[in-house]
Amino acid sequence: MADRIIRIATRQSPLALWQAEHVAARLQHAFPGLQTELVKMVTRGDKILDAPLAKVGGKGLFVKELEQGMLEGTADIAVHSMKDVPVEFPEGLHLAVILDREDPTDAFVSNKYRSLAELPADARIGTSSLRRQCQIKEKFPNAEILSLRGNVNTRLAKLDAGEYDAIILASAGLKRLGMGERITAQLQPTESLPAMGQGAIGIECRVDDAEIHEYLKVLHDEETSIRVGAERAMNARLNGGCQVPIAGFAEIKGERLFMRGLVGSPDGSLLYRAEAESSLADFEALGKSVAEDLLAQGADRILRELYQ
Ligand SMILES: NCc1[nH]cc(CCC(=O)O)c1CC(=O)O
Repeated sequence: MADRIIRIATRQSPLALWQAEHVAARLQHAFPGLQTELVKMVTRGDKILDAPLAKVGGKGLFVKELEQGMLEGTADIAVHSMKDVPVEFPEGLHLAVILDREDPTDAFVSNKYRSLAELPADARIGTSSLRRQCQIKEKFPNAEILSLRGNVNTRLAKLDAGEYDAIILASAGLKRLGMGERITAQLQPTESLPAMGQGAIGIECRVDDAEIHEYLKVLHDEETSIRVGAERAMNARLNGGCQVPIAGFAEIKGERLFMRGLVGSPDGSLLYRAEAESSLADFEALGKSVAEDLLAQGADRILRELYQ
């Protein structure tokens, strides 16, 4: 088994490369002698930087080209941020493992204010995520939401140039890139409920590649798989992608799984929230029930409007 070379498809942002190299290092640690090779690719999501993600549309914006590589045989596995992975896969590919989760919170980053609570009512806030936008706008209806695309360094540079009073981005990305000290405040799930899969890395591969599955098994993290499994089940029921204001976050406490979900209108005027708990084994049903609750409250109206 140790003679194989595993070709790892990855995007080229510093965070994507960190994640791919992390996977390579962990595989090599578990299987000394195993060779790995990064196959660097550019996705549509990387190319379209001038439009807010919400307007670009389409699912799998950051994964399609990587999937094509695996289907064509130029790569064996693809390393993804679970947040960017659609609930459905192309024929012949699937999610093999989910790794342990980094900090799942959203980070409040500012050079002027120490916390969300200190922000003035008309603050200029950088984010291109409708999920973050609707939660900020609920608390700060007069805040100005400004587009914030690009990799983590680009986003911080724009903040440092004075374009925003504060920006919101994933804590996990900052921590992985060694910039955890830039996090001014970690937003609690009650302040900014994270996206499905935020902070977790997943690996996709060809369904029929039995040997690869043997290698990947060592990376599996049971708790993260359960949590992200519940979150993805919620998104699947809501038909959600990265361009809709949906949040889903599950936590394990003892033998129980607690889940919170949210669907909001982009302007923050209407937010539906739901929460429920279950045994760990029932994670899929839990995610689905939180979605059903949100739909029963009226979330389907928001979603239908956005998909038009
Ligand atoms: N949608 C882009 C994306 N996909 C994953 C991360 C961060 C890392 C993670 O959540 O694992 C980000 C950037 C962000 O949300 O600020």
